[in-house]
Amino acid sequence: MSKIISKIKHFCWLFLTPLALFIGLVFTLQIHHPALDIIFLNLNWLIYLCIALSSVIALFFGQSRLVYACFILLYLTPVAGPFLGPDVGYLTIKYIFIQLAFTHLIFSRDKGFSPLNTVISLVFLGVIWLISFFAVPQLNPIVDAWYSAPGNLLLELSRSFDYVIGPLEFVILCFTLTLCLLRFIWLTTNTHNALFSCIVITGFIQFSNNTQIMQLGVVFLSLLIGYSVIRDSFTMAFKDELTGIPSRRAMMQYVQTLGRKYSVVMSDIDHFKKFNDTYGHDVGDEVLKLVASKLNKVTGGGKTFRFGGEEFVIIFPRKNANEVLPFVEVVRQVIADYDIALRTKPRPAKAPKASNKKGGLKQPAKEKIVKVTSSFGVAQRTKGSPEFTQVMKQADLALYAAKKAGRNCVKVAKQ
Ligand SMILES: Nc1nc2c(ncn2[C@@H]2O[C@H](COP(=O)(O)OP(=O)(O)OP(=O)(O)O)[C@@H](O)[C@H]2O)c(=O)[nH]1
Repeated sequence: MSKIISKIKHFCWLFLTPLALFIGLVFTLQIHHPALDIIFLNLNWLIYLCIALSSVIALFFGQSRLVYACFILLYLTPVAGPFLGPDVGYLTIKYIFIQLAFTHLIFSRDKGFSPLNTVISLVFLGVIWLISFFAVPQLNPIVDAWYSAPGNLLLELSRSFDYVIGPLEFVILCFTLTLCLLRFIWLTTNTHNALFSCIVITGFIQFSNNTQIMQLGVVFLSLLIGYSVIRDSFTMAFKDELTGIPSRRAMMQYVQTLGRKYSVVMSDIDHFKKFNDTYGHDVGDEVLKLVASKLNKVTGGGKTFRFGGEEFVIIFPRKNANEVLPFVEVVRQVIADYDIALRTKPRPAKAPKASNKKGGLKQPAKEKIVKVTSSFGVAQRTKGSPEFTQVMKQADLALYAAKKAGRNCVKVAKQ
């Protein structure tokens, strides 16, 4: 349940916040102020600047999908032809291509920029454009006929705006929006947020049929793309991939912010090698994640980092070793008390007969409860060990003492 709630929160934060910002910007369009008019008059060069900037950032970080997304945004701009031309067929093809292309990107993977992959990706986008170009005139009358049939739910739903966009565009927009929303919910990443926002805001532009909203939308989307790339790179550099908690690099940066008084706790899972050997590395990974999540909930102002392997570090700013002990003790107890449910398949008593191999009854997985414990070493900054590396060394010695004392305990360094 808490996982679903945190996913919903993450989704809202990622997607709804920028969307609300965009809608707010659109509303500023209603204010006819001379300063705003000047901005909009000069927005075209800003569009190209933002697209260029975001493509370079995405290119630099190897995010190929977002580079292609920038190119697709370019197709929305006046450089790709008259935006509000009278040729409705041209606009239909353009929007359908854009929506299908974004959908393709959200379902594909970043493949980098090797010549072969670049050619394949461009060919793919070309094929999507050709499909839009040739299929739209064929599909238009079919969808029109189906759409205008009495009792069609979609017709009822879209009565108020079917004069703005045609039935085929509306059907494709609904289809691509649904697919992309599902993909985004399944994999809520910054890149998917940027691509999903591209579909939503392109739909917005399509409905509005307004040049200023198109300008705002493209500037906004290109900035969102640039921001997503930077955020992704930041997350990759400072978050541990397996456990999701801050990494050693983040710790070294955090250390710069510490004052003269702080304590460092080193923690290590007990007999983890044996655990891995008994239950396998994958189960070991799950246990690491679990221990990390418990350590991450430490109270008392402690900040947890994965130091490496099965070692974690908690830093308590503005606290000495004695002050942090109760908080460390709580987290040690929480880990030791936690029942880890493993689903293990019992081994068959005899090797299955050849005839029974395919159709044999599957053995149900059994649940086994196991426990892990952790040892902790605590040290504080002193005049004798003023540097962070020295405090770490002391905490490591204390951890060693905790291991020697039988594990599953907390020891304070003799400083
Ligand atoms: N599953 C998994 N195992 C890891 C990971 N990183 C390190 N390990 C394992 O952690 C184990 C650490 O073992 P040791 O340093 O010998 O310590 P230990 O078995 O925990 O024994 P004590 O620390 O003395 O209690 C090794 O088997 C590593 O392979 C990881 O990311 N995932």
